[in-house]
Amino acid sequence: MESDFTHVHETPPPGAAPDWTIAQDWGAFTADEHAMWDRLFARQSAMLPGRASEAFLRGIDVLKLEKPGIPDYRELNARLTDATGWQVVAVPGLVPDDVFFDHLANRRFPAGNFIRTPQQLDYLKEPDVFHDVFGHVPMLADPVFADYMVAYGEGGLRSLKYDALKQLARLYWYTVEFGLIREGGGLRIYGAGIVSSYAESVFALDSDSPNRIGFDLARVMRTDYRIDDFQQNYFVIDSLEQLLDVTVNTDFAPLYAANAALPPIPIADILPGDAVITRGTQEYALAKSG
Ligand SMILES: C[C@H](O)[C@H](O)[C@H]1CNc2nc(N)[nH]c(=O)c2N1
Ligand SMILES: N[C@@H](Cc1ccccc1)C(=O)O
Ligand SMILES: [Fe+2]
Repeated sequence: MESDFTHVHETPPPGAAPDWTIAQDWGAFTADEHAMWDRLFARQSAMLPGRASEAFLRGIDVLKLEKPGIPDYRELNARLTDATGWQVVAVPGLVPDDVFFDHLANRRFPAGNFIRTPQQLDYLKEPDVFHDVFGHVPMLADPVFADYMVAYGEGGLRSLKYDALKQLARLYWYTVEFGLIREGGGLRIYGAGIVSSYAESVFALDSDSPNRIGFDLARVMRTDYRIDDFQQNYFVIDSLEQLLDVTVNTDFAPLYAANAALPPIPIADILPGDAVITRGTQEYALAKSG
C-alpha cells in the first residue's frame, strides 16, 4: 500500500538511477530478512485459500513464490515476463507520482527493497518488499489485471495534465490496494493492501463494520479513504474484465471535470444510488475514533 505523501523532491536518492530504480542486490539480504519473508508468507498463504481471488492464488503458483526467502528478481522476472511481460524493479521506497506511473505504463512494478522489522509486523507506513511482491505481483501474472495496471499507469500520466491525481489515486486505492471481487457465489480479495495484511484479510470479508458497495467508477473517484487503518468501505467488482473494460473504455476527462465540481464523498456515507452489499455498522472505526 502506498502512503499519501510521496516524494516532493524530484531527484533520486544517491545510488538510484534517474528512474529511481536500484539493484536488488539479492545477495545482501540477511538470513533474518529472509526469515521475516518466510514468516509473513507462511501466515498469509495459510489463510488465503478461499479468501483471495483465484487469480491471486494462480499467480502465487505460476511465479513459484512458495520458494523460501525473499524472491530473487532474476528468477522471479523470468517467470513474470513469460506470463505477462511485466517485471519487478527494486526502488528505495516511495517514488514520485510521475515516476511511478511511467514504470507501470512500461510494465515495470516498483517494489520497496527492504523488509519490515518484527516491530512493524502488522503495520508499516511505506510499502516493503513483502507488501509489494507478495501483495501486488501475483495479480500481475494475470493477463487481464496486467493490462489494467498498464492502462492505469498511462491514465496516471494523463491525470497529471488534468490535475486529477487525487481522483485517480482513489481508483487505485479501491481496486489495486483494497479491491474485492465477486467469485464463486461470494466475495474474494484481490487488493494487495488486504492480502498482505493478516488482520485485514479477515476484516475485509468477515466483519459487519465496513460498507461493501458494488464498484461504480465515478463514485469511487469521489470517495475518500483511510491510509492508517482498516478501510471503512470496500468496492466490489464483478470481474477483472469488467474493471479493465470500464476504465479503459471511459474517457476520464469529463469525469475529472464533473467530480471536481462536487465535494468528496465522506468515507462512511452510503449514497442512494449505491449497489449496497453490506451496509456497515462502522463499529470498528467508531471504537477506534474514541
Ligand atoms: C498513485 C500515487 O501516485 C501513489 O501514491 C504512488 C506514489 N509512489 C509510489 N511509490 C512506490 N514505490 N510505490 C507505490 O505504491 C507508490 N504509489
Ligand atoms: N480511461 C482513462 C485511463 C485509465 C485506464 C485504466 C485505468 C485508469 C485510467 C482516461 O481516460 O484517462
Ligand atoms: Fe501497494
